[in-house]
Amino acid sequence: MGRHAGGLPALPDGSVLAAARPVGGDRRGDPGRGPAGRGRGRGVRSEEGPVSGAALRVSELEVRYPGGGHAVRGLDLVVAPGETFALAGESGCGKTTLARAVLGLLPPGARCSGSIRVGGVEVVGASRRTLRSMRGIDVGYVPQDPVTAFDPLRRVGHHVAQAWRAHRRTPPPGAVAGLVAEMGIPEAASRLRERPHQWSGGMLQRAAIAAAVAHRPGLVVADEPTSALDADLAGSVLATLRAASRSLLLISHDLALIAEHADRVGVLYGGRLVEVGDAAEVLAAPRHPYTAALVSSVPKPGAGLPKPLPGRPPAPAEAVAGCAFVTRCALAKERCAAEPPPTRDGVACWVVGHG
Ligand SMILES: Nc1ncnc2c1ncn2[C@@H]1O[C@H](COP(=O)(O)OP(=O)(O)OP(=O)(O)O)[C@@H](O)[C@H]1O
Repeated sequence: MGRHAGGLPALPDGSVLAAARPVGGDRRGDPGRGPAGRGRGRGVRSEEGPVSGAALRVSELEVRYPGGGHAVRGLDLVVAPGETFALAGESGCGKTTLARAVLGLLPPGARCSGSIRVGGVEVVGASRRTLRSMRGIDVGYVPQDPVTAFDPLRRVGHHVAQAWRAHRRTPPPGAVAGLVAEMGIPEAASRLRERPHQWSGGMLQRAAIAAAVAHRPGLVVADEPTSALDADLAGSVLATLRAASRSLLLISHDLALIAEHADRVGVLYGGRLVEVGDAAEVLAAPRHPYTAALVSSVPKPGAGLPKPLPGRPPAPAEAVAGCAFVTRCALAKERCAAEPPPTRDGVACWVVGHG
Protein backbone atom coordinates (compact mmCIF):
# COMPACT_ATOMS: atom_id res chain seq x y z
CA MET A 1 0.00 0.00 0.00
CA GLY A 2 1.72 3.22 1.10
CA ARG A 3 5.11 4.51 0.05
CA HIS A 4 7.00 7.74 0.68
CA ALA A 5 5.22 10.99 1.29
CA GLY A 6 7.41 13.62 2.78
CA GLY A 7 9.28 10.94 4.66
CA LEU A 8 6.32 9.13 6.17
CA PRO A 9 4.93 5.69 6.07
CA ALA A 10 2.44 7.02 3.58
CA LEU A 11 -0.82 6.17 1.95
CA PRO A 12 -1.90 5.99 -1.65
CA ASP A 13 -3.64 9.37 -1.45
CA GLY A 14 -0.53 11.00 -0.04
CA SER A 15 -1.93 11.37 3.46
CA VAL A 16 -0.37 9.78 6.51
CA LEU A 17 -1.78 7.53 9.13
CA ALA A 18 -1.16 9.80 11.98
CA ALA A 19 -3.03 12.60 13.58
CA ALA A 20 -2.94 14.80 16.57
CA ARG A 21 -3.76 13.25 19.87
CA PRO A 22 -1.36 13.09 22.77
CA VAL A 23 0.03 9.69 23.59
CA GLY A 24 -1.70 8.21 26.56
CA GLY A 25 -5.20 9.52 26.04
CA ASP A 26 -7.93 9.56 23.47
CA ARG A 27 -11.03 11.55 22.80
CA ARG A 28 -13.25 8.83 24.11
CA GLY A 29 -11.80 9.42 27.55
CA ASP A 30 -9.69 6.31 27.66
CA PRO A 31 -7.24 6.82 30.51
CA GLY A 32 -3.69 7.12 29.35
CA ARG A 33 -2.16 3.71 29.29
CA GLY A 34 0.94 3.32 27.17
CA PRO A 35 0.39 1.74 23.81
CA ALA A 36 2.45 -1.35 24.36
CA GLY A 37 2.24 -4.14 26.86
CA ARG A 38 -1.43 -4.04 27.68
CA GLY A 39 -3.11 -7.23 28.62
CA ARG A 40 -5.00 -8.89 25.80
CA GLY A 41 -7.70 -11.39 26.30
CA ARG A 42 -8.90 -14.04 23.93
CA GLY A 43 -12.25 -13.87 25.62
CA VAL A 44 -13.79 -10.94 23.76
CA ARG A 45 -14.78 -12.71 20.63
CA SER A 46 -18.06 -14.29 19.77
CA GLU A 47 -19.40 -15.91 16.64
CA GLU A 48 -21.46 -12.89 15.73
CA GLY A 49 -19.31 -10.28 17.43
CA PRO A 50 -20.66 -7.60 19.72
CA VAL A 51 -23.87 -5.83 18.89
CA SER A 52 -22.43 -2.45 19.76
CA GLY A 53 -19.07 -0.98 20.62
CA ALA A 54 -17.26 -2.90 17.87
CA ALA A 55 -13.83 -1.67 16.86
CA LEU A 56 -14.88 -2.40 13.28
CA ARG A 57 -18.24 -3.33 11.85
CA VAL A 58 -18.54 -4.04 8.14
CA SER A 59 -22.03 -4.67 6.77
CA GLU A 60 -23.11 -5.73 3.30
CA LEU A 61 -19.95 -4.27 1.82
CA GLU A 62 -19.59 -4.26 -1.95
CA VAL A 63 -16.52 -2.85 -3.67
CA ARG A 64 -16.32 -2.52 -7.45
CA TYR A 65 -13.34 -1.31 -9.39
CA PRO A 66 -13.65 0.68 -12.63
CA GLY A 67 -14.65 -1.70 -15.39
CA GLY A 68 -17.39 -3.27 -13.31
CA GLY A 69 -15.43 -5.84 -11.36
CA HIS A 70 -16.58 -6.84 -7.89
CA ALA A 71 -13.58 -7.26 -5.58
CA VAL A 72 -15.72 -7.56 -2.43
CA ARG A 73 -19.19 -9.05 -2.59
CA GLY A 74 -21.66 -8.57 0.25
CA LEU A 75 -19.24 -8.87 3.13
CA ASP A 76 -20.17 -8.72 6.83
CA LEU A 77 -17.51 -8.63 9.51
CA VAL A 78 -17.11 -7.50 13.12
CA VAL A 79 -13.88 -6.93 15.00
CA ALA A 80 -14.45 -6.68 18.74
CA PRO A 81 -12.50 -4.33 21.01
CA GLY A 82 -9.27 -6.03 22.04
CA GLU A 83 -9.50 -8.60 19.30
CA THR A 84 -6.98 -9.59 16.64
CA PHE A 85 -8.97 -10.59 13.58
CA ALA A 86 -7.01 -12.07 10.69
CA LEU A 87 -8.06 -12.16 7.05
CA ALA A 88 -6.72 -15.08 5.05
CA GLY A 89 -7.19 -16.18 1.48
CA GLU A 90 -5.28 -16.60 -1.76
CA SER A 91 -4.02 -13.73 -3.87
CA GLY A 92 -6.79 -11.67 -5.43
CA CYS A 93 -9.53 -12.68 -2.98
CA GLY A 94 -10.03 -9.07 -1.84
CA LYS A 95 -7.97 -8.74 1.36
CA THR A 96 -6.19 -5.52 0.41
CA THR A 97 -9.37 -4.09 -1.09
CA LEU A 98 -11.12 -4.60 2.23
CA ALA A 99 -8.21 -3.02 4.12
CA ARG A 100 -8.23 0.00 1.81
CA ALA A 101 -11.97 0.37 2.14
CA VAL A 102 -11.65 0.38 5.95
CA LEU A 103 -8.97 3.08 5.70
CA GLY A 104 -11.05 5.09 3.22
CA LEU A 105 -8.29 4.68 0.67
CA LEU A 106 -9.83 2.96 -2.31
CA PRO A 107 -8.39 4.21 -5.60
CA PRO A 108 -10.28 6.82 -7.61
CA GLY A 109 -13.19 5.33 -9.48
CA ALA A 110 -13.73 2.46 -7.06
CA ARG A 111 -17.33 2.20 -5.91
CA CYS A 112 -18.10 1.21 -2.37
CA SER A 113 -21.53 0.49 -0.90
CA GLY A 114 -22.77 -0.91 2.37
CA SER A 115 -21.36 0.20 5.68
CA ILE A 116 -17.97 0.30 7.40
CA ARG A 117 -18.06 1.66 10.92
CA VAL A 118 -14.74 2.23 12.63
CA GLY A 119 -15.34 2.81 16.31
CA GLY A 120 -18.91 3.78 15.41
CA VAL A 121 -17.94 6.32 12.72
CA GLU A 122 -19.18 5.59 9.20
CA VAL A 123 -16.42 5.42 6.60
CA VAL A 124 -18.47 4.70 3.46
CA GLY A 125 -19.44 8.03 1.95
CA ALA A 126 -17.43 10.04 4.50
CA SER A 127 -15.71 13.20 3.27
CA ARG A 128 -11.97 13.23 2.63
CA ARG A 129 -11.63 15.57 5.59
CA THR A 130 -13.41 13.14 7.91
CA LEU A 131 -11.33 10.25 6.62
CA ARG A 132 -8.08 12.15 7.13
CA SER A 133 -9.10 13.10 10.65
CA MET A 134 -9.84 9.44 11.43
CA ARG A 135 -6.51 8.06 10.23
CA GLY A 136 -4.13 7.69 13.10
CA ILE A 137 -6.84 8.70 15.56
CA ASP A 138 -9.48 6.05 14.97
CA VAL A 139 -7.56 3.75 12.69
CA GLY A 140 -3.83 3.19 12.33
CA TYR A 141 -2.04 1.51 9.47
CA VAL A 142 1.07 -0.64 9.39
CA PRO A 143 2.55 -1.04 5.90
CA GLN A 144 3.68 -4.26 4.28
CA ASP A 145 7.32 -3.35 3.68
CA PRO A 146 8.86 -0.75 5.99
CA VAL A 147 11.98 -0.48 3.86
CA THR A 148 10.02 0.95 0.95
CA ALA A 149 7.62 2.86 3.19
CA PHE A 150 10.40 4.93 4.79
CA ASP A 151 12.13 7.73 2.89
CA PRO A 152 15.83 6.75 2.84
CA LEU A 153 16.90 10.39 3.13
CA ARG A 154 15.04 11.08 6.38
CA ARG A 155 16.02 10.01 9.87
CA VAL A 156 13.90 7.24 11.39
CA GLY A 157 12.81 9.63 14.15
CA HIS A 158 11.37 11.94 11.52
CA HIS A 159 9.06 9.19 10.33
CA VAL A 160 7.68 8.44 13.75
CA ALA A 161 7.37 12.14 14.65
CA GLN A 162 5.20 12.62 11.58
CA ALA A 163 2.46 10.94 13.59
CA TRP A 164 2.17 14.38 15.23
CA ARG A 165 3.61 16.73 12.62
CA ALA A 166 1.30 15.59 9.87
CA HIS A 167 -1.38 17.35 11.89
CA ARG A 168 0.69 20.38 12.73
CA ARG A 169 1.51 19.25 16.23
CA THR A 170 4.85 18.78 17.89
CA PRO A 171 5.50 15.48 19.65
CA PRO A 172 5.72 15.94 23.42
CA PRO A 173 9.36 15.82 24.61
CA GLY A 174 10.59 12.23 24.70
CA ALA A 175 7.36 10.86 23.24
CA VAL A 176 8.88 9.52 20.01
CA ALA A 177 11.82 7.82 21.70
CA GLY A 178 9.59 6.49 24.47
CA LEU A 179 7.16 5.03 21.98
CA VAL A 180 9.87 3.41 19.89
CA ALA A 181 11.56 2.03 23.02
CA GLU A 182 8.23 0.46 23.98
CA MET A 183 8.30 -1.37 20.65
CA GLY A 184 11.54 -3.07 21.67
CA ILE A 185 14.21 -0.81 20.14
CA PRO A 186 17.18 -0.39 22.51
CA GLU A 187 18.87 3.02 22.79
CA ALA A 188 15.92 4.44 20.91
CA ALA A 189 16.78 8.12 21.42
CA SER A 190 20.14 7.86 19.68
CA ARG A 191 19.10 5.29 17.09
CA LEU A 192 16.21 7.49 15.95
CA ARG A 193 18.83 9.87 14.55
CA GLU A 194 19.91 7.17 12.10
CA ARG A 195 18.66 6.71 8.52
CA PRO A 196 16.42 3.79 7.58
CA HIS A 197 19.25 1.87 5.87
CA GLN A 198 21.01 1.66 9.25
CA TRP A 199 18.04 -0.21 10.71
CA SER A 200 17.04 -3.80 10.01
CA GLY A 201 13.66 -4.57 8.45
CA GLY A 202 12.35 -5.81 11.79
CA MET A 203 13.44 -2.61 13.57
CA LEU A 204 11.87 -0.45 10.87
CA GLN A 205 8.63 -2.37 11.15
CA ARG A 206 8.68 -1.69 14.90
CA ALA A 207 9.12 2.02 14.13
CA ALA A 208 6.19 1.82 11.71
CA ILE A 209 4.11 0.17 14.42
CA ALA A 210 5.08 2.97 16.82
CA ALA A 211 3.84 5.56 14.31
CA ALA A 212 0.61 3.63 13.74
CA VAL A 213 -0.24 3.36 17.44
CA ALA A 214 1.08 6.77 18.57
CA HIS A 215 -2.44 8.03 19.24
CA ARG A 216 -3.83 4.72 20.36
CA PRO A 217 -6.39 4.26 17.59
CA GLY A 218 -9.18 1.86 18.40
CA LEU A 219 -8.25 -0.21 15.35
CA VAL A 220 -4.98 -0.93 13.56
CA VAL A 221 -5.01 -2.34 10.03
CA ALA A 222 -1.90 -4.26 9.04
CA ASP A 223 -1.65 -5.58 5.46
CA GLU A 224 0.94 -8.38 5.36
CA PRO A 225 3.07 -6.59 7.99
CA THR A 226 5.65 -9.35 8.26
CA SER A 227 5.94 -10.56 4.68
CA ALA A 228 9.23 -8.66 4.18
CA LEU A 229 10.76 -10.18 7.32
CA ASP A 230 12.55 -13.45 8.06
CA ALA A 231 10.33 -16.11 9.57
CA ASP A 232 11.96 -15.91 13.00
CA LEU A 233 11.52 -12.13 13.13
CA ALA A 234 7.95 -12.23 11.88
CA GLY A 235 6.62 -13.84 15.04
CA SER A 236 8.22 -11.34 17.42
CA VAL A 237 7.20 -8.31 15.32
CA LEU A 238 3.66 -9.63 15.14
CA ALA A 239 3.63 -10.12 18.90
CA THR A 240 4.71 -6.49 19.30
CA LEU A 241 2.05 -5.32 16.85
CA ARG A 242 -0.61 -7.28 18.63
CA ALA A 243 0.39 -6.01 22.06
CA ALA A 244 0.51 -2.40 20.85
CA SER A 245 -2.86 -2.43 19.06
CA ARG A 246 -6.13 -1.98 20.84
CA SER A 247 -7.78 -4.04 18.10
CA LEU A 248 -6.10 -5.42 15.03
CA LEU A 249 -7.26 -6.31 11.53
CA LEU A 250 -4.39 -8.44 10.31
CA ILE A 251 -4.01 -9.48 6.70
CA SER A 252 -1.65 -12.37 6.23
CA HIS A 253 -0.90 -15.26 3.92
CA ASP A 254 0.86 -17.04 6.77
CA LEU A 255 -1.62 -19.47 8.30
CA ALA A 256 0.80 -20.56 11.03
CA LEU A 257 1.26 -16.95 12.17
CA ILE A 258 -2.49 -16.44 12.09
CA ALA A 259 -3.11 -19.56 14.17
CA GLU A 260 -0.58 -18.36 16.74
CA HIS A 261 -1.38 -14.65 16.91
CA ALA A 262 -5.01 -14.08 15.90
CA ASP A 263 -8.10 -14.55 18.00
CA ARG A 264 -10.37 -15.14 15.01
CA VAL A 265 -9.82 -15.66 11.33
CA GLY A 266 -12.03 -14.83 8.38
CA VAL A 267 -11.29 -16.77 5.20
CA LEU A 268 -12.02 -14.77 2.04
CA TYR A 269 -12.75 -16.34 -1.31
CA GLY A 270 -13.86 -14.41 -4.38
CA GLY A 271 -14.60 -11.33 -2.29
CA ARG A 272 -16.80 -13.20 0.20
CA LEU A 273 -16.13 -14.55 3.65
CA VAL A 274 -16.55 -18.31 3.46
CA GLU A 275 -15.58 -19.20 7.03
CA VAL A 276 -15.15 -17.25 10.26
CA GLY A 277 -14.18 -18.60 13.64
CA ASP A 278 -11.55 -19.12 16.30
CA ALA A 279 -8.26 -18.87 14.40
CA ALA A 280 -6.54 -21.89 15.93
CA GLU A 281 -9.68 -24.04 15.62
CA VAL A 282 -10.50 -23.06 12.03
CA LEU A 283 -6.95 -23.68 10.84
CA ALA A 284 -6.64 -26.97 12.74
CA ALA A 285 -10.04 -28.27 11.65
CA PRO A 286 -11.32 -26.28 8.66
CA ARG A 287 -14.93 -26.91 7.70
CA HIS A 288 -15.51 -24.96 4.48
CA PRO A 289 -14.09 -26.86 1.49
CA TYR A 290 -12.08 -23.81 0.45
CA THR A 291 -10.58 -23.36 3.92
CA ALA A 292 -9.67 -27.04 3.88
CA ALA A 293 -7.96 -26.60 0.48
CA LEU A 294 -6.13 -23.49 1.71
CA VAL A 295 -4.86 -25.28 4.82
CA SER A 296 -3.81 -28.36 2.86
CA SER A 297 -1.90 -26.16 0.38
CA VAL A 298 0.65 -25.35 3.09
CA PRO A 299 3.72 -27.61 2.75
CA LYS A 300 4.29 -29.88 5.76
CA PRO A 301 7.64 -31.43 6.65
CA GLY A 302 7.93 -34.99 5.29
CA ALA A 303 4.60 -34.82 3.47
CA GLY A 304 5.91 -34.00 -0.01
CA LEU A 305 4.67 -31.12 -2.10
CA PRO A 306 1.00 -30.25 -1.60
CA LYS A 307 -1.26 -30.66 -4.63
CA PRO A 308 -2.37 -27.30 -6.03
CA LEU A 309 -6.11 -26.72 -6.11
CA PRO A 310 -7.26 -26.98 -9.75
CA GLY A 311 -9.07 -24.04 -11.34
CA ARG A 312 -9.05 -20.42 -10.35
CA PRO A 313 -11.17 -18.03 -8.31
CA PRO A 314 -13.79 -15.93 -10.11
CA ALA A 315 -12.45 -12.74 -11.69
CA PRO A 316 -14.01 -9.54 -10.30
CA ALA A 317 -15.88 -9.02 -13.59
CA GLU A 318 -17.51 -12.47 -13.42
CA ALA A 319 -21.06 -12.72 -12.14
CA VAL A 320 -21.33 -15.11 -9.20
CA ALA A 321 -24.90 -16.24 -8.64
CA GLY A 322 -24.22 -18.88 -6.00
CA CYS A 323 -21.15 -19.95 -4.06
CA ALA A 324 -17.97 -18.39 -5.48
CA PHE A 325 -16.07 -21.65 -4.86
CA VAL A 326 -18.51 -23.86 -6.79
CA THR A 327 -16.30 -24.43 -9.85
CA ARG A 328 -13.43 -25.80 -7.73
CA CYS A 329 -15.36 -27.61 -5.02
CA ALA A 330 -15.42 -31.42 -4.92
CA LEU A 331 -18.57 -31.36 -2.77
CA ALA A 332 -20.59 -28.97 -4.97
CA LYS A 333 -24.25 -29.70 -5.64
CA GLU A 334 -26.63 -28.10 -8.12
CA ARG A 335 -27.91 -25.62 -5.60
CA CYS A 336 -24.38 -24.28 -4.91
CA ALA A 337 -24.21 -22.62 -8.33
CA ALA A 338 -27.66 -21.14 -8.11
CA GLU A 339 -27.95 -19.41 -4.73
CA PRO A 340 -25.44 -17.79 -2.38
CA PRO A 341 -25.07 -20.09 0.63
CA PRO A 342 -26.25 -18.81 3.99
CA THR A 343 -23.70 -18.60 6.79
CA ARG A 344 -24.33 -21.08 9.60
CA ASP A 345 -22.00 -21.50 12.55
CA GLY A 346 -19.45 -19.35 10.74
CA VAL A 347 -19.46 -21.38 7.51
CA ALA A 348 -21.03 -20.19 4.25
CA CYS A 349 -21.73 -23.47 2.47
CA TRP A 350 -24.76 -25.34 1.14
CA VAL A 351 -23.14 -28.71 1.85
CA VAL A 352 -21.12 -28.48 5.08
CA GLY A 353 -23.50 -28.45 8.02
CA HIS A 354 -26.52 -28.98 5.79
CA GLY A 355 -26.45 -32.78 5.76
N1 LIG B 1 -7.08 -0.72 -8.63
C1 LIG B 1 -7.68 -1.80 -9.10
N2 LIG B 1 -8.39 -1.77 -10.24
C2 LIG B 1 -9.02 -2.86 -10.74
N3 LIG B 1 -9.00 -4.07 -10.12
C3 LIG B 1 -8.31 -4.16 -8.97
C4 LIG B 1 -7.62 -3.05 -8.40
N4 LIG B 1 -7.02 -3.47 -7.24
C5 LIG B 1 -7.33 -4.77 -7.11
N5 LIG B 1 -8.09 -5.19 -8.14
C6 LIG B 1 -8.65 -6.54 -8.33
O1 LIG B 1 -9.51 -6.80 -7.22
C7 LIG B 1 -9.36 -8.17 -6.81
C8 LIG B 1 -8.97 -8.19 -5.34
O2 LIG B 1 -7.64 -7.66 -5.23
P1 LIG B 1 -6.93 -7.47 -3.83
O3 LIG B 1 -5.63 -6.78 -4.07
O4 LIG B 1 -7.87 -6.84 -2.88
O5 LIG B 1 -6.67 -8.98 -3.40
P2 LIG B 1 -5.71 -9.57 -2.29
O6 LIG B 1 -6.44 -10.71 -1.67
O7 LIG B 1 -5.26 -8.48 -1.38
O8 LIG B 1 -4.49 -10.09 -3.14
P3 LIG B 1 -2.93 -10.11 -2.75
O9 LIG B 1 -2.80 -11.10 -1.63
O10 LIG B 1 -2.27 -10.58 -4.02
O11 LIG B 1 -2.56 -8.71 -2.38
C9 LIG B 1 -8.32 -8.80 -7.71
O12 LIG B 1 -8.99 -9.48 -8.74
C10 LIG B 1 -7.57 -7.61 -8.26
O13 LIG B 1 -7.05 -7.88 -9.55
